This record gives sequence, C-alpha cells and structure tokens, in this order.
Amino acid sequence: MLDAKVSEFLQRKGIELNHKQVLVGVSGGPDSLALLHYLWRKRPFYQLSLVAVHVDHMFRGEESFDEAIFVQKFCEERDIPFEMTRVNVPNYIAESGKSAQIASRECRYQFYEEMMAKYQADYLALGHHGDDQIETILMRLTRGSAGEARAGIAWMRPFNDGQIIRPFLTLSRKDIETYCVKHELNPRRDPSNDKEIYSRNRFRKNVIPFLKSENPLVHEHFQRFSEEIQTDEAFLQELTIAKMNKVMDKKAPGEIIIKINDFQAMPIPLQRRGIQLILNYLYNEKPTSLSAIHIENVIALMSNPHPSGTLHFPNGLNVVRSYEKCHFLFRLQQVQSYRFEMSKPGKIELPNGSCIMMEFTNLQEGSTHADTLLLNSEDILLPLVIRTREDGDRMTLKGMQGTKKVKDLFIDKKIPLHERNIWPIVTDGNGQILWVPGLKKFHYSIRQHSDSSFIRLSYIRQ
Ligand SMILES: Nc1ncnc2c1ncn2[C@@H]1O[C@H](COP(=O)(O)OP(=O)(O)OP(=O)(O)O)[C@@H](O)[C@H]1O
Repeated sequence: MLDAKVSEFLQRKGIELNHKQVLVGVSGGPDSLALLHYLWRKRPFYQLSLVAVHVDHMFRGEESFDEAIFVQKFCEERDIPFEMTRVNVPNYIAESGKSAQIASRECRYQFYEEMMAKYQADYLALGHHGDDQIETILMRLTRGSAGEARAGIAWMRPFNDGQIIRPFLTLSRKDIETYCVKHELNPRRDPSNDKEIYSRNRFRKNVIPFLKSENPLVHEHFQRFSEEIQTDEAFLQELTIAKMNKVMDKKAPGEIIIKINDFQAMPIPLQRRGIQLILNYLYNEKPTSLSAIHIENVIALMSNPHPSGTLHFPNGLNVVRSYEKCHFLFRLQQVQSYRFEMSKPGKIELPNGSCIMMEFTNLQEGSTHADTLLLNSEDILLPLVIRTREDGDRMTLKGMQGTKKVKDLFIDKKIPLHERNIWPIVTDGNGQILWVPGLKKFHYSIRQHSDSSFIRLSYIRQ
C-alpha cells in the first residue's frame, strides 16, 4: 500500500531513483526511520547507494546521544553507511540569539552540505509527509505568507550539486505509523513534538484532527494544491522576472528603483510577484513579520493619487514613492543641510556631488541657460550664499505679481522629496533668492554697457 503510493508519487513528480547516490536525513523519529527503511528495501530494485546522516543537536544531553546510537545500530544491522555529527546547538543559540528551530536547522543543513559534497550525492531525502504539508500550508496562510511560500513544502528543490527530495509527501502520518508497526521499526519519539508552545504542534493537535474527520484523505488534496501552486508560481515567476527587468531603473546592493508607470502596466498578479521579488532580493533573511499585506501596501502607495509617500518596513527598509519613481532602500538619504558663502571666483562642491562655479567676466554669455545665472556685478551684494532650502523660502519671478514659494516650484518640476532637501538655493548678501539652479531664476534683466562686468554662476550637475 505504502510502496504503491510512494512509487506512484515518485513517478508523477519525475523523481528518478535508478542508480542514484542518496543521503537520508534520519532523526530516529518515525518519518525518517520509515523513509530510510523504505529506501533500504528498494535498494536492490533501484540499484541505490544509501547513506544515513544524523545530527545530534545535543538538546537533551545523553538522551539525544542515545538517539544517535539508536540510528547507528539500525544502520549497522542493515549494512547502511552512517554519518553523524554532534553540534552544541544550545551554545549556538546562546551566541547567536537565534530560535531553537532555526539554529538546529542551520546546523543540520551545514552537515547535510558537507555530506552531499563528500559522497557527491544526487539526492538528500527527508521524511516530511502529507500531514506536515497541511500544517505548513495552514501555518503560512495564517501568518499571511505570500507567493510561493503558500505552496508549503517542495517535493524537490536544488541543494548543493544535487536535490532535496521528499518521497513521503504523498503519505499521511497514519500511513507511516502503520508502516512502522508492520516492519517493527520502534522509532524514537521526540518529546518536543507534543509541546504546545510550538505553533506547529498546536495546528497538529487542534486543526488536523478536524480536517481528517471531514476527509481522511485531506492530505492528498493539500499535496495536490501544493504541487499546483508550485508549478503555477514557477511559471509566473519567469514572466515576472522578464517584466521586472524592464521596469527597474536601478538595482544596487540594498537599493532598487522602479518606474511606476511601467510597473503599473504589468498585470496585477505579476505586480504582486514583482514586489515579492524585490523584497527577496533586498532582505538576506526575510523577517517573519513581513507578509502579503506589505506587498499590498506598496501597490497601494504607487496607485495613490498623492504623488509622494513613504512606507517603513521591518529591519529599516523604506519604500519611498516620489512621483513616477518608487525607491526601495535601507537607509533614507541623510538630509544634510549646508551653507556656503562665495565672494570671489571659484568653485563650491556640494554634498550631492554637484558644483557651483562663480566667474567674473565681460562677456554676456549664457544668460538664457537654465544652468547658468548672469548678473551685473554692480547690482549684487556679496557674498553670495549657497544653501539648502528653508521653511518659507519665496522668490520673485518674471511675469508674476508677488512671490512664489520655492516649495511649489519643486512640486511643479516634480522634484522627488529627498532631492529637494539637498537642492542648492542661491541668495545674495541680503538673503534674496536669486536662483534655484537648474529650475528657476529670479525676476531680473541684464543691462549691457560698454564697460559692463558680470558675475556668471554655473551649475555643474553630478
Ligand atoms: N537530527 C536530525 N538529523 C538528521 N536529519 C534530521 C534530523 N532531524 C530531522 N531530520 C530530517 O528532517 C526531516 C524533518 O524534520 P522534522 O523535525 O520536521 O520532523 P521530525 O518530526 O523530526 O520527523 P521524524 O519523524 O523523521 O523525526 C526529518 O524527517 C528528517 O528527514
């Protein structure tokens, strides 16, 4: 019964066991012990090479070592090569501050990797089954996971130079228990499996029995659901990657900028996955608090009629929208206010990498260029001041009664918020704003005499 289900599953998922070198992660519990036993029985049929791999996490002192000895003996009796390591996970937890589950997992995978390389293995087989699948999917949906994560546990995924495979995903916990009884395996029971402090155990105890009472084969439906989501996701991911490469303006470590118009032209399912892709790229370790809601919030930020806004995500990631651009970055650009005075020819380098150059000249050149300001020397009280914007900044403009707020000028020109704060503003010695370089000049007309001398200011952009 179990054999038929597993071989049908392996065939359906294209997992080829013939002549393969297979490592089996064995804890000593029912699932992995049954898996090892199953593969050992199939060894002649598939011409498999098997190695059992065990990690003693040293959680329960000598008791955990007993488990290692138990697995070792099990392997010796069946002539299965056995590899084990002892890792002081409690010490590692104290040093790293990681949770027991994450710390144990890291240590296990580290050893798996070493063993995959040592044996040049094709597969690492793990004992996850269909009830684990139900628990995982429900836990992730409950937590608010997005995209591929909702598919739960993968039946196969790349690992080192080989693949991780989970041949028992098609089985229920009960199938495995029955198998253990039938073959008199007497596996070890991990007492932490009963502790209600773990979310998984609460799902196992409170939710699974109800679902099983509704349909004893519920695990098969969840497994099929998982497989469909995985293949759908893989397909959509490919489409998303192709589209996202076209909407990204900049991609640098810790930073991404996208063009909102182009992004919004993508279908919504690809938009969601596009944001997910960005978050995966930016976060080395995804915070558990990050959920599908964060993705929805980014999409809402971009379609909001208000052209600017910022979202603060876990671990200091900021999503800053400014007009047609959406910027994902870990640190907001520091607002560095500055103030420089100029009374003689020279060049001032600004913190944003741009320069302002001042020259005295007799030539009336460049008066119409937006990046140049030409003034009659005798009109201007020095020193000129080059500074960042201040509250209430206003300037007089040609063809306009009264004054205009500098802030509105930035808005008219759609200058992103973070650039406004470091944009230079040039005033005369009285504090009158003469020029917002590159954007606007104050209301002024040059006069030309035979002996005119001018001040020419040039804005040299970064
Ligand atoms: N200490 C370990 N050493 C090697 N492999 C392990 C170890 N613990 C778990 N694994 C592998 O990871 C799989 C999933 O582990 P998990 O802790 O989720 O399940 P489990 O309840 O320990 O399963 P099992 O009934 O096999 O003990 C196991 O089936 C096994 O293949």
